[in-house]
Amino acid sequence: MSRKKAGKGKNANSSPTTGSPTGKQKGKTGKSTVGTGSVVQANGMVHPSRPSLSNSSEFYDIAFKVMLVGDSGVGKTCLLVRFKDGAFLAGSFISTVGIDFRNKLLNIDRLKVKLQIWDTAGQERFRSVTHAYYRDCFLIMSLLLLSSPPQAWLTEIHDYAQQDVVLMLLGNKMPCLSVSLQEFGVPYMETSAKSGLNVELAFTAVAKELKHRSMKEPNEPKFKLQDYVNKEMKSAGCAC
Ligand SMILES: Nc1nc2c(ncn2[C@@H]2O[C@H](COP(=O)(O)OP(=O)(O)OP(=O)(O)O)[C@@H](O)[C@H]2O)c(=O)[nH]1
Ligand SMILES: [Mg+2]
Repeated sequence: MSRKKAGKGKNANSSPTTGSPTGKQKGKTGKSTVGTGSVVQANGMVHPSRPSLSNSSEFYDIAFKVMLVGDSGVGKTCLLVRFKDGAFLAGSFISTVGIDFRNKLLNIDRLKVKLQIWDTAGQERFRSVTHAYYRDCFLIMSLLLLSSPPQAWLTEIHDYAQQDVVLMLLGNKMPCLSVSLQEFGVPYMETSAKSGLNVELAFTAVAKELKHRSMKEPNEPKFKLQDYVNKEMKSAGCAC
């Protein structure tokens, strides 16, 4: 399989059509081209079109766009920084302005999977910017504090995202409250950007789901995101 080099994230406060950080341009086919000629399909999956130049970890086999949404202050930026850099952003809270992204490569079933993770601003005044990015995303991780129920975000995702978008609810900052998340009928888990609890697992699980969706062999059983997460948490001895 050909491999493409992963780029770096940078701030992007404009809508995808007015210049996304990936340098995307609309083509006649309804697909979009990214950077050095990769093709973005309507479902947000990126297929590299350039042959591998090296075995460097910067090269990937397949890429997906993932979006973090949720109220301001729930920990979206901290979760992404924890996943990308292994650090916790302690100190004063700096609210995200507009939208930003980071790339991260994961090894999934011997494939290099690039996640392009979009960190959105939770503040209401940036909502129209965020809406413009929903349709292009393959997976949405909605972060919650359980003091604010997720219905509003589920409605928003229903209104703006593709019908078959993968959705996962993350209860950040408040581990061990899975019972409350269970009732919404979508995969869920608890994370902590502060301690790092389940952060790697959350992103690995969604990368596996996306990889299975796009490359499933005919006789291969369907990947069950929630079952995988539960099993991994159990074997890691997670108290929840
Ligand atoms: N205790 C604890 N605090 C956290 C955790 N994650 C984030 N925080 C704190 O919560 C505050 C908000 O975190 P951010 O990641 O900036 O929140 P955000 O969701 O990106 O907010 P917006 O950019 O405004 O949408 C910061 O003060 C963080 O230090 C966590 O897992 N545990
Ligand atoms: Mg933020």
